[in-house]
Amino acid sequence: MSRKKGAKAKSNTASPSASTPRKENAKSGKSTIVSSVQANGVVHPSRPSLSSSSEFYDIAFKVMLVGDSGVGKTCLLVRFKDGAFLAGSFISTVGIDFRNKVLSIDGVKVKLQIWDTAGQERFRSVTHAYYRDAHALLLLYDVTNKASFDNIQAWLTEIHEYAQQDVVLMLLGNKADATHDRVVKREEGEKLAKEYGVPFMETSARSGLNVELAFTAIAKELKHRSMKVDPNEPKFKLQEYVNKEMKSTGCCRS
Ligand SMILES: Nc1nc2c(ncn2[C@@H]2O[C@H](COP(=O)(O)OP(=O)(O)OP(=O)(O)O)[C@@H](O)[C@H]2O)c(=O)[nH]1
Ligand SMILES: [Mg+2]
Repeated sequence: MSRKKGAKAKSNTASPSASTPRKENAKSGKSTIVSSVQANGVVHPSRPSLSSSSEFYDIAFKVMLVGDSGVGKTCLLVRFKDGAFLAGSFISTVGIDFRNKVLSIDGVKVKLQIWDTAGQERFRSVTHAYYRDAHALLLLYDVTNKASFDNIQAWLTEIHEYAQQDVVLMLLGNKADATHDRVVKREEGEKLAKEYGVPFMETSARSGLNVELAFTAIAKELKHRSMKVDPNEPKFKLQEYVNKEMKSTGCCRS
């Protein structure tokens, strides 16, 4: 994340199409692996390829985190990638950056290249340029900040304008741990998501609540879409999967 003082910052000028195995192999000094990039930008290496963290993967997707400044996009990504919470003073992201993580989904190695955008208005034009390459978007609001919830509609308008029509979208109400400061009820989030036909769940970068599940659900949806060969195979239903997983872990309805 290109935080002003972030220790793990990479670059805020990286290209939106930097996720091809070819580039990363060059970075890690490995020989180039020939890959095919479909029209929708999904990378299918002809052989398993290496991610920058030296993990092999079969397919790669770009996921973007969007939402108002301060809703917890960077913290959510750090929690997912490193299993840690960035406590301390809030350092707003500058520009845009990404982190990679490879997940094993039903025996398939799915690499997510996750783009962390800056929520501040002044970086909006930078973010716009990246929408069209995104396969999935995680749209966040902060359950302790009503304005961030009210702005979801504007974010959806922007997404419709700049993102691909078939982009996988999920709405996340973050900071679900902050019980005392909560001003947006879970039911309100659910209602809004239903209105727009978007899957929804609450998360907490602080406690880790539903963080892994959010990214896994996205990866499953993307993998199903790109690898579905049998037309009789039932369609993957993201919201159903999420509800089932939350029930089975007895988890996560705050
Ligand atoms: N209680 C609580 N605080 C959180 C959570 N996630 C983030 N925060 C806090 O919220 C503040 C903003 O978090 P960031 O992740 O930097 O927010 P951001 O969305 O990346 O903001 P921009 O980079 O400006 O777009 C920080 O002070 C975090 O510690 C959470 O799940 N629970
Ligand atoms: Mg940030």
